[in-house]
Amino acid sequence: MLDGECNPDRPPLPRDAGTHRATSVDFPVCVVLPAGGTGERTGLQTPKQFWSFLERPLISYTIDAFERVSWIQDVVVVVAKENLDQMSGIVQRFGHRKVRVVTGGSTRHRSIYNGVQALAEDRPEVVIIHDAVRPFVEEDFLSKITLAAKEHGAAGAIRPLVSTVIATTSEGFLDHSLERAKYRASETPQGFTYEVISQAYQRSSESDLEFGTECLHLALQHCHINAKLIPGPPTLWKVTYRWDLAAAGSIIKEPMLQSACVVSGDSVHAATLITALQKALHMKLHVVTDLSAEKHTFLLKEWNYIQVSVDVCCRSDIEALVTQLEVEKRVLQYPLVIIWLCLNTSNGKSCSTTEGKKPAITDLASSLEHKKILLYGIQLPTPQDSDCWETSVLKVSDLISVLVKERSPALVGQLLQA
Ligand SMILES: Nc1ccn([C@@H]2O[C@H](COP(=O)(O)OP(=O)(O)OP(=O)(O)O)[C@@H](O)[C@H]2O)c(=O)n1
Ligand SMILES: O=P(O)(O)OC[C@@H](O)[C@@H](O)[C@@H](O)CO
Repeated sequence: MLDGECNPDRPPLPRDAGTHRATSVDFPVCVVLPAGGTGERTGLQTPKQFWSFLERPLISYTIDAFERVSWIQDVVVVVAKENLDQMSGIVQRFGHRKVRVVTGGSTRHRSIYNGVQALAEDRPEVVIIHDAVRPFVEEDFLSKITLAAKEHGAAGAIRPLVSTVIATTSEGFLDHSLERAKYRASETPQGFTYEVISQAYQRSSESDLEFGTECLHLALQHCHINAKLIPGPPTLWKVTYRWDLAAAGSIIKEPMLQSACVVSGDSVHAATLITALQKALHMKLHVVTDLSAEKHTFLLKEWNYIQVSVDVCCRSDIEALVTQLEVEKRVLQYPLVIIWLCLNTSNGKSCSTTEGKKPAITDLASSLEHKKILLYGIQLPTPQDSDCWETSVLKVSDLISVLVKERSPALVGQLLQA
């Protein structure tokens, strides 16, 4: 019998606190992601795990959260038979390299059990079980759950209850209420030694598999293991209803709107404007003279760019930036924004030199839209040529914030005035 294996005739020995307590994950860990449900409570045809944000399905974000963790070996994704091809396509399209796809069952427990059995030939020390519709999971918390599972046999994430739990009579009246302070909501990730979770499922009844919702309970009932419970962050919540999808989309997009790469050129006017914008904008601005230098390539991962030009007709500035983005092979799942800031001195030729009847930006913007690049223009006078410079800067700041946040197709190719 393997260490930690369950023997219903003899509950496992109490785990000696003096045994070696791992402080880092230096043992094999695999993940089972149950994703075999239909998401009925969202009211949508598309199962919520396949609902896309920025043209990428929710489950791909969850898988990514685990693939970023170096000490996780395999991620077993469990999907309904009818979604096997779709899931394989997602693995290929988004380059998921740690994933194995297996067929789910009629209930969550049956799906998880299928996932656990898929690991039987190359047993990990610890199995993390995590709902595929909880995409916001961090390595630090995964480590806590994993180490606790190795030490105690099982571990689970908990969150405070936000509503009191009450028991009802068969006639639908209040029978009694539970003291909320004594109870917690059970979330995922959960962790188990392979022996515990495999034995717990092997000993489960059909009723357990059909009606149960709690893996920790199976470990207690069938292996006498009291899971270690670890308070987790609010972001562990499960996408269940349609409004959860809106919340998830907002959280996914948020980091993409918080910074921008500013290509300033070497103009003094541009430097003055950028200094003012750094004070006015609630965004992190990474300012470079140009993006050609090797050390700046990390900035080509940005989702927002501000190209500053002064006077001369600067279509080539934008085209040079787009070329560099294409060299980076940016798979644009999410529209990328370029804001062309055109500073005009009183005696200079306007950047917005019209070619025929339309400003130069309009044609350029049209040629970029199919690349998912949204080009917007803002024109403003230089500080010396404006007696309302501060007002112009605040106007530019407001326009940049709105253009980045809204990414409105209606304003693409427009030259806005500040
Ligand atoms: N037969 C099932 C049912 C559910 N799950 C998965 O278990 C997780 C949590 O379940 P839940 O939120 O209930 O998902 P659904 O069952 O899809 O939702 P609903 O109950 O609204 O249909 C989800 O990732 C879901 O895909 C699964 O793998 N196999
Ligand atoms: O019950 P549902 O199928 O909606 O979701 C599964 C949850 O119950 C489960 O993820 C946690 O409670 C942890 O067991």
